[in-house]
Amino acid sequence: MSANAIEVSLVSIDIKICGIHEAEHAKAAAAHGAAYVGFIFFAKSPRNLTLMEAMRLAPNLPSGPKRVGVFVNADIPFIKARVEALTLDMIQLHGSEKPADVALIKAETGLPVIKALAVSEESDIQKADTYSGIADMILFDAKPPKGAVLPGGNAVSFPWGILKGKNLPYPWLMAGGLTPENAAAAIAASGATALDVSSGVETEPGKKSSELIKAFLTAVKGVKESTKLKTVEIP
Ligand SMILES: O=C(O)c1ccccc1N[C@@H]1O[C@H](COP(=O)(O)O)[C@@H](O)[C@H]1O
Repeated sequence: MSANAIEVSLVSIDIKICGIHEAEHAKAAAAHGAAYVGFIFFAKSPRNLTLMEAMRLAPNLPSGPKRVGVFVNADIPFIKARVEALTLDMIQLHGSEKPADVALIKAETGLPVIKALAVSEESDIQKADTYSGIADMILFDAKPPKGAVLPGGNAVSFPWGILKGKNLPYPWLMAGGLTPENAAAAIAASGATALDVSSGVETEPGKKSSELIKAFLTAVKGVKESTKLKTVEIP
């Protein structure tokens, strides 16, 4: 390589650390390069953030990662109050919202929407087609186990390979049972360029760990560094 050349990484992997309840965990996510931090607004979740808690948390959040509010079949006033409380950048819909619901929530809030879809086999990926051009991103998450109370955040994986080589015509990210130990394998098996994690960076349901957040983001950084590189000559 000549003295005028630089190596440019061709890989960019965005990470969303979801289920943030404490400012210190958002700060750990920001410090180690997370692209998004997520906040759960679903009363049945151990990660649920009340409106009051959101208002207290807001001034202590770091700038940097985009703030994503996660909702499950919520109504517009409920969503709007939380958009305002946390100055959310994006909305994630993790219930049975139809394309028309996604369009309405986008129009009412003016924010981009991530639509989560539950998958367990290759044919489930087609469910995303009806949201294409409406949702800004599709989140492929594992189908919840039978009898689960939560539609997400169950620490369950799906076969990552069902996404490999699909060349999907919309931006997408992947969630479900990801951990610092399996993140690199998940990226290799699926070809994902964005991952979403919650349980895998907790010591128990709802208890985030700054060390595990760092470990997850460091593991992904390792993938980026090992998957370099294009050499670019600087004139
Ligand atoms: O995490 C929750 O409690 C939750 C509740 C309601 C809807 C979505 C929820 N989490 C989402 O689930 C995945 C992460 O799952 P995992 O714990 O890493 O397996 C992620 O998309 C969260 O936003």
